[in-house]
Amino acid sequence: MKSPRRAAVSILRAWSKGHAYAENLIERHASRNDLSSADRALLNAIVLGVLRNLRLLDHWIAGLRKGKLDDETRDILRVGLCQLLILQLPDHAAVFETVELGKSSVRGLINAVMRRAATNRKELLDTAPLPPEVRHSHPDWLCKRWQQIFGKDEAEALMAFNNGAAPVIARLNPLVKEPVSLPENASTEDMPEGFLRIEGPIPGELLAKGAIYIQDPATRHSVELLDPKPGERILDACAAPGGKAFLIAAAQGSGKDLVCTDSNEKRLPRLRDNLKRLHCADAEIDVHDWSQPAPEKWHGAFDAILLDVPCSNTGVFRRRVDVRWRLQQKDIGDLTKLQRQIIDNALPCLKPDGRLVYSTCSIEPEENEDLILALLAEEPSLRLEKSHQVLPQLDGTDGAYAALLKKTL
Ligand SMILES: C[S@@+](CC[C@H](N)C(=O)[O-])C[C@H]1O[C@@H](n2cnc3c(N)ncnc32)[C@H](O)[C@@H]1O
Repeated sequence: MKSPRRAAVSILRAWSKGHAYAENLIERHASRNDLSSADRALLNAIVLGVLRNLRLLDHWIAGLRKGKLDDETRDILRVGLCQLLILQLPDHAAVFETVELGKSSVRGLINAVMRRAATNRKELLDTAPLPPEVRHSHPDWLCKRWQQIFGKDEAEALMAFNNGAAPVIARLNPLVKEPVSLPENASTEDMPEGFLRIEGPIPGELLAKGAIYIQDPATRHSVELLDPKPGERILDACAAPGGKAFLIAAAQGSGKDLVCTDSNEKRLPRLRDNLKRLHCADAEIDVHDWSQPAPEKWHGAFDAILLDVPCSNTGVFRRRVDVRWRLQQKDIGDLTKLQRQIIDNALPCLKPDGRLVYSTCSIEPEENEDLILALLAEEPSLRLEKSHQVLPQLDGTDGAYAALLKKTL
């Protein structure tokens, strides 16, 4: 079995070549190799630490070693410097274990860089003179965009927030009627009603019996705006993996009037499993791509529709640490077109007087309020009732946007 440090290098190599998310690569490795919880925690900390601080680590490497580096040696140095300077692990372990990761031809180089870093730790860690996009490791285009939208100080606060550790927060399942005894590592202090903060291991038993679901408080606004009532027929159009679907079912008392769809067939088994575990297996599940017109059977069929659309995820960079490196500026325009198509195809499915909640975990105006304003200008049958924007740098949770629209004609 590979050491967590060697596994971290393999995962970073695989990540740089493919399209898999870092979290999935870590999960796959940890379950295939049956890692101990300590090794798993170290692997997680190293891989996420490297991806959160990629630009800063490369800035340090460039200062410590002149000349070219092959990709694998660069990844080994990223893993080594992350342990030494980000995770602040003891020097001897970080240096020795990192040197061991290299082939014999590069061990001298790795040793020299790691020792230089240990000697110059204080100067390296003084990142104040660096530009914010390097200090907080974000792409130039995103840093510039956020500076224009939020101003320099808020953009910097947002990037710093994105690099902080993400707390584990769970939602209690209101469909579980019997009292749940909370483990000692769960606390409701400073949490919105129904949420728990969990420190350390996630209580597997509560998860398995569907008493809790891991979910950030920012997710609650869209379902609160939708305000599902018992007996209403409701569509959750982009439903997988089911985090909001179970809240709709909880508000209705069961899943029997809920239709959940998703375009990605591969995500449906997880949606099905989650709904079963969360006590709402009676919801209907269908595959449908909402960039295409809705089937006739759904026209005028729903009292309320939730569109929790695919988005840039810029509100959740703290949890999805590698998305910032995958996302391209042009993706925002492409996503906006898809989001609008999804709305246009879902609208005919509302009953007269029906409600539609549009939601994203993006903080980009084009995907949120700009899109809704453009929609309202073209659709006189819709009225904006309420909207809610959550910004990580101001609210201290994941970012999210939700707008409640009412059909009036
Ligand atoms: C933000 S996630 C939904 C999260 C879900 N509502 C929850 O709370 O767990 C967006 C979902 O939209 C799905 N999706 C993407 N494009 C779609 C489309 N054209 N039609 C329907 N679903 C789509 C994705 O597969 C993904 O599962």
